[in-house]
Amino acid sequence: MPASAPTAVSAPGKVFLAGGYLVLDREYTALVFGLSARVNVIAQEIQTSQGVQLQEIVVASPQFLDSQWRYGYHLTPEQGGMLVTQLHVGAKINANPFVETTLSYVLTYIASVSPNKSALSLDPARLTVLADNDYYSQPHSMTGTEKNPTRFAKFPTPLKDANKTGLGSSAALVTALTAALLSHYLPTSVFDVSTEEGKRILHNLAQAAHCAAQGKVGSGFDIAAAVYGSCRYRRFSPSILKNLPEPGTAGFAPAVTKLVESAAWDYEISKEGVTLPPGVALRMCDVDCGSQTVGMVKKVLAWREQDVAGSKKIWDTLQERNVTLGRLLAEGKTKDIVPAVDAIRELIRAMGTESGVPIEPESQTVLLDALKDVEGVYNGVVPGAGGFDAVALLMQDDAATETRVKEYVKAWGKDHNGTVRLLDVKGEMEGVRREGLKEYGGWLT
Ligand SMILES: Nc1ncnc2c1ncn2[C@@H]1O[C@H](COP(=O)(O)OP(=O)(O)OP(=O)(O)O)[C@@H](O)[C@H]1O
Ligand SMILES: C[C@@](O)(CCOP(=O)(O)O)CC(=O)O
Repeated sequence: MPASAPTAVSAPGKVFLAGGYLVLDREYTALVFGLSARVNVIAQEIQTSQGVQLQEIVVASPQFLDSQWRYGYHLTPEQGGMLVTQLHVGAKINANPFVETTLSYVLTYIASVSPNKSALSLDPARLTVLADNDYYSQPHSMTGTEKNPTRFAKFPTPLKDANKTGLGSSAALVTALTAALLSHYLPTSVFDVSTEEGKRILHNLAQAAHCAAQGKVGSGFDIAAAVYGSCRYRRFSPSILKNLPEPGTAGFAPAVTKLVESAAWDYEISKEGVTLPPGVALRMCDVDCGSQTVGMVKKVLAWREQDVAGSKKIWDTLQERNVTLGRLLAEGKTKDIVPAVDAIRELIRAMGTESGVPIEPESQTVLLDALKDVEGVYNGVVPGAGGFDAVALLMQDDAATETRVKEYVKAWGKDHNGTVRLLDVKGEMEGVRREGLKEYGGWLT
């Protein structure tokens, strides 16, 4: 039988423009942007010689050294779903919990909903992961592809040693891998990523797998951005993920299938009015000028519990200011960006001072304020949980501004014993999507 055509899907990374921490509570929303940096996953059949039976799924990240993971899989008794076990490659075994957990969840779901029950022994497949370079901050060599010679770099390290820039690689990976598997194994009548129904299935399954793999339930904004792209996001109630059996244990298969279809998912995604004014770009800088603080989310939540009234006042006012910024951007009011973002940053710093957490640390305040004076830059924020490792900028979308910012941050890094680098990524509206294969020339085996 000839091999069916490979299936490629990509999902974007994320950046919070407004609403970090607040979004952990369903009372508040966040303004999240998808990014032009995408994780691509290409699914292909593995052709076996006649008479050879293989039950193997290979996931490979060929941009990195030694970054290939091989899994066997089989259906377990008592409806425990598809149990995935990693196979040794040589002497080493190098785990990738995000890949492994996603395979358990998604293969289990596929086995449950597949109209073709003989597919219960799923054919072997190879999944190739190609991530845009900005997800990682190592120096790299550009091997390139036919169509785009500077797209996927070769990094000189295994993935586990790669330095992440914090663009949400795990969420984009889990989303793209989930979508590629669903598209590869299921007919479009059951799963079609280009439809609203397909995105709902994908979101619910990817959200569950991502939470399980990271061992905690966050707000889920990163999976929301990977599926839907830029949006206003209200989180789901965490209780929906309670009491899910472990993969391979009794009842996992019906529980996952029921979870995907459940009417209890109460997240809200709105793309309406989420946009940037024409000529304005959302850009990111990777900052490497200090140490990362751990446990920030825990500390902020502890302060919230301890100062209920004071924290509520800050959160409510911040929510209003975040909504105002979203509205001003949608209305194209570029002149108002500077004061609107300043008003948000003021309260983020208040939150930091009150909770004792450097959400916008002093060094980032100085950097952001200095960048505001660079011609073409409106303002910027410390995105997400915050700290010392990144800033997001609203700036004019032209080459001259880009050059000025690049030069400015380079000099800034030198003066502050570190490195600050303007990444190539930009805020982008679109979420997950099917891709043609041209981009991947030279990477697929
Ligand atoms: N190219 C890739 N191929 C396979 N797995 C990947 C790839 N990139 C990331 N991953 C998976 O995602 C994990 C990194 O996820 P993690 O949540 O720590 O970072 P992140 O999502 O990039 O950053 P942040 O959550 O700060 O935005 C890796 O350990 C690996 O399991
Ligand atoms: C603090 C929080 O709101 C954002 C964390 O963002 P990031 O992973 O630091 O980009 C937590 C969450 O939303 O899960």
